[in-house]
Amino acid sequence: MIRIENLTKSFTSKTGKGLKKETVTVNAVNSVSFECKPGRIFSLLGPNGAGKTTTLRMIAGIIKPTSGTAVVDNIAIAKGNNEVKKRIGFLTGSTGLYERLNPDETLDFIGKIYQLPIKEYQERKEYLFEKLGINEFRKKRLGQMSTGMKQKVSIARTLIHDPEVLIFDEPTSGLDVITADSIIDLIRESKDNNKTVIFSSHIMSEVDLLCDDLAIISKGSIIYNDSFETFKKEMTAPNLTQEFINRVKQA
Ligand SMILES: Nc1ncnc2c1ncn2[C@@H]1O[C@H](COP(=O)(O)OP(=O)(O)OP(=O)(O)O)[C@@H](O)[C@H]1O
Repeated sequence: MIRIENLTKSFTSKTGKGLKKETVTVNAVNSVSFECKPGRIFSLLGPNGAGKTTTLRMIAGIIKPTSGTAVVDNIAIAKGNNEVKKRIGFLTGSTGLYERLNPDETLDFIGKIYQLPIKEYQERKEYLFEKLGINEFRKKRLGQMSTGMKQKVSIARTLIHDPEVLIFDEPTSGLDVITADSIIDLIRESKDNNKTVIFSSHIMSEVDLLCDDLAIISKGSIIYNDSFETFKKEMTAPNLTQEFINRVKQA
C-alpha cells in the first residue's frame, strides 16, 4: 500500500553570475495526494515535466519532500527509510548499472546487498532471467548491451528481492513492442500476486493495457484521480488519448 498526502517538492537553484545571481525556485510537485492499493495497478499519467519522476522519487525515499507525507506499507518514509527501501522495487531511467559486470554478476551483487538467502535468490534470479529473456545474454557485459537489454537487467535488479511495492518510472520507455510486452506481463503478474504497483507514463495506450486506478498530473498538480473504469465512463472525447489531451489543456 502507498498513501501520499499533500506531497510537495520545490527545487531551488542559483543562476547567473556575480551581482546578477538569482535564486530560481521550481515547484515540481504541489500538494499531491493519492492512494495505491495492493492487487491493483496505479498509473501516474502526465506530459513531460509534469512531476511524475519527482513524485515517484519521493515515494521511494530517494529525495526528501519539501512538505507532506508518504506512507509505504504502513511505514512513513521520513521515519524509516531503510525499512521502506527493503519493501520497494524502484525502476527509473537513472538506475545505475555497472558497465563492466554481466547480468549474473549484477544480480549477485544486488542479492548480497539485500542479504537474500542463497537458494531463494538463485530461484528468483532464474525465474526473472527466464521471464525477461535474459538467459541468452547473461554473460555479456552491460557496457556492450543495447538499451532494451539493459532495461531488462534493470527490471530483474528491481524485482530480485520480491518487494511488496513496485514503482516503475516509465518502464517501457525506449523498448520495442516485444520487449515491452514481456515487461507488461511481469507487471500484471505482480498485481496477481497482490503487490502494490505504481507506474508513470506519458502514453495513454500503455496505461490502457495495465491501469486499474488513474491519476493525471499536470504542472505538478493532480487534475484527475479515480478508477480507470470511471475515467472511461466519463470520457467525452472520441478516444482515450484525446480525452487525456483535453483534460490537460483544460486544467
Ligand atoms: N533536480 C532538479 N532540480 C531542479 N528542477 C528539477 C529537478 N528535477 C526535476 N526538476 C523540474 O521539476 C519539474 C518536474 O520534473 P519531473 O522530472 O518530475 O517530470 P516528469 O513528469 O517525470 O517528466 P518526463 O515525462 O519528461 O520525464 C520539471 O520542471 C523539472 O525541470
